[in-house]
Amino acid sequence: MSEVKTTDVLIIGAGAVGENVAGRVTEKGLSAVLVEADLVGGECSYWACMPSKALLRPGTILNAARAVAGAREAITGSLDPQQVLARRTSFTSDWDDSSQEEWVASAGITLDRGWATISGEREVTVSHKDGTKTRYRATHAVVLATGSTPTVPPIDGLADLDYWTTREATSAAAVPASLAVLGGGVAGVELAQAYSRLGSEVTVIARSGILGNYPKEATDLVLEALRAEGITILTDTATSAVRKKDGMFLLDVGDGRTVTAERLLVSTGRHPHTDGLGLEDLGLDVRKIVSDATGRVPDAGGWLYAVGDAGGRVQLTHQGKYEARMTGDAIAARANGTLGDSAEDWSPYAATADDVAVPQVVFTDPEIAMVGRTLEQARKDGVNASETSLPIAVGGSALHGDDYKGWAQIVVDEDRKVLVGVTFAGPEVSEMLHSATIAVVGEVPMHRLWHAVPAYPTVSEVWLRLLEKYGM
Ligand SMILES: Cc1cc2nc3c(=O)[nH]c(=O)nc-3n(C[C@H](O)[C@H](O)[C@H](O)COP(=O)(O)OP(=O)(O)OC[C@H]3O[C@@H](n4cnc5c(N)ncnc54)[C@H](O)[C@@H]3O)c2cc1C
Ligand SMILES: NC(=O)c1ccc[n+]([C@@H]2O[C@H](COP(=O)([O-])OP(=O)(O)OC[C@H]3O[C@@H](n4cnc5c(N)ncnc54)[C@H](O)[C@@H]3O)[C@@H](O)[C@H]2O)c1
Repeated sequence: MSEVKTTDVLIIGAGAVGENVAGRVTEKGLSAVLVEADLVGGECSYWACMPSKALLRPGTILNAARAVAGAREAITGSLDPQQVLARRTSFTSDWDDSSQEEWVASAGITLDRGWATISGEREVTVSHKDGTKTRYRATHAVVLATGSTPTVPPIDGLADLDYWTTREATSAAAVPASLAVLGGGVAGVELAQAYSRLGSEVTVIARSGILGNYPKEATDLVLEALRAEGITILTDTATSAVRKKDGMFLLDVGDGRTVTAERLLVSTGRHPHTDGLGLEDLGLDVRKIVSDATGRVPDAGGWLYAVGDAGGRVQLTHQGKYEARMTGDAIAARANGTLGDSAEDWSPYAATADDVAVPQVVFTDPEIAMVGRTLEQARKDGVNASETSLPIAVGGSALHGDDYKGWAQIVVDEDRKVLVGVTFAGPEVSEMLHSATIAVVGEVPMHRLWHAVPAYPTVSEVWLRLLEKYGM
């Protein structure tokens, strides 16, 4: 390792977020080096969003057909697990990233495959598998887009066992006869339903409730559906120890009970992947990094950025890619002197929606789709908030499925008379979410929203019912 290579921007991590930062700064005329130690495309493409949704979709569509008389009678078989796994595999391109590598090259980005560490101010060293190292100096910015890693609880015996994380669960070659899922967050609940529908006997062990960030009426619909399908869900249940006997996992839970399963999925949250990068040497507390709205890491000299899961703000692909667009543009604007230290809210350089308008979907069947704040979050933020909610029961929902069960809620800032949060729960409600996101981000006044007429007969007519109930 002798010469130091120079680039305008160096991005560590070629997940969806790192790729987008690199693409954005390159489009603005800056040079970019993208460093990746594993697959270009990151977690979402190979071990998270895409394969998990591919595992869920066949069960959802089959259930949707079963919900409609006339179609129901045509269904004489059940899911074919091998075909479902094969379709999942095709969505991951069989864990081959050559097409993503081609995109990186076509965008004019330099890819360096290796493990990056920060070796000084604006300086990054990449260690390659063949033992060689390359040193870079970034003129304008170093961007951490290193993602997140699973947070594994300190449960007696767990660390020594061959449990699944979401990586193994999304890439499995076979469906286990039984699966215990530790953690009732969105990853655990989605994968619990996917595997249950593929034939596993599934037990979810949740320390408190399930899907704790969503309104209870919405999570109750999901809980009811999962239990009706035969998934055992133990809520308010602590796990004290785990061991293996005769190839089976034995989990000591709650009141002296033991849960037995062929596989154990630990999905108890994730934390930013910021340790082991040399950040400690810059005096940064790696577990506490939260970037600002432009993606810049506070108190780090102005050249260090962290975005996506690594940025400590939101752990969702679409939001990380949004941050990437803002950060890429902010870096380019700072490089040409048109942006100073801070950026105005809602400007092209500030990821303001991270704070007030994050859309998120739980892709179970039924789904939960939520944007912005719940009533509790809004009130905690000091908003004079009201809520209006009702079951989804309109012509469109009745047509969508016999016995359609859904729930919807709007949260309104009563001082400004604008929406600050919307939640839908029910079969395939995710496709309605963007209408709510636009209303929240656009701060559309309630009196104007009254003129947004939902087409008949669609499930969207629930908007009309909500506004009527609100008092319009
Ligand atoms: C099971 C599951 C399902 C999910 N489903 C959804 C969903 O449906 N929708 C959604 O919006 N979000 C979903 N998410 C969240 C989503 O996967 C993440 O928010 C997203 O992948 C974050 O992207 P990222 O680019 O920040 O990080 P990553 O995709 O993790 O990319 C980081 C990259 O950095 C590389 N890297 C790290 N350190 C170094 C280093 N020192 N040197 C070189 N390379 C390095 C890694 O190898 C990796 O490729 C899901 C998550 C899980 C676990
Ligand atoms: N559809 C989607 O967009 C989607 C799907 C999956 C994951 N994700 C993202 O990935 C991230 C990780 O997902 P996740 O579900 O692992 O995290 P999470 O933080 O959403 O949920 C983790 C859950 O595990 C519980 N838990 C923690 N320790 C436990 C213990 N010892 N025993 C039992 N339960 C315990 C927590 O109380 C929490 O309910 C999330 O931030 C999420 O946004 C998104």
